[in-house]
Amino acid sequence: MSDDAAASDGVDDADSEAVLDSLFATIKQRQDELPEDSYTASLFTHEKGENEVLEKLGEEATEVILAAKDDDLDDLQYESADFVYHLLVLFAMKGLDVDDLRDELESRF
Ligand SMILES: N=c1c2ncn([C@@H]3O[C@H](COP(=O)(O)OP(=O)(O)OP(=O)(O)O)[C@@H](O)[C@H]3O)c2ncn1[C@@H]1O[C@H](COP(=O)(O)O)[C@@H](O)[C@H]1O
Repeated sequence: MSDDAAASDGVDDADSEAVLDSLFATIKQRQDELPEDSYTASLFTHEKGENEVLEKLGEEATEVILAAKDDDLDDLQYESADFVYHLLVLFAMKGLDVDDLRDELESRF
């Protein structure tokens, strides 16, 4: 999504440090508004619901592992982003927030 598109959706422009917040805000917006042309919204309306997202997480985790085993760093980066995106969709489905993930990580410092 371009910055212009994010802004027009009511999501603030994100600097690199705020990208997870911006992505999570967009996911929550898709969950609330369910636009027809949105893959994210389709995950919230899919008949398999949460299981669809859990399957995706399994697939993406496998792809992350295969990319790492192949030392394919471009693919590792790409598949990791797919995994993190689907993890944030799962957080939204479960009523968790990206701040909960941040808090958990910070508690381990
Ligand atoms: N970050 C993502 C994002 N990451 C992954 N995906 C989708 O997740 C799906 C992944 O499925 P697959 O692994 O099967 O990938 P594939 O490309 O179809 O197939 P492979 O070649 O990987 O096997 C693809 O449809 C991707 O487009 C994402 N879809 C949306 N977003 C972001 O979510 C926000 C809302 O976007 P909409 O969903 O368009 O509303 C925007 O900020 C988007 O950038």
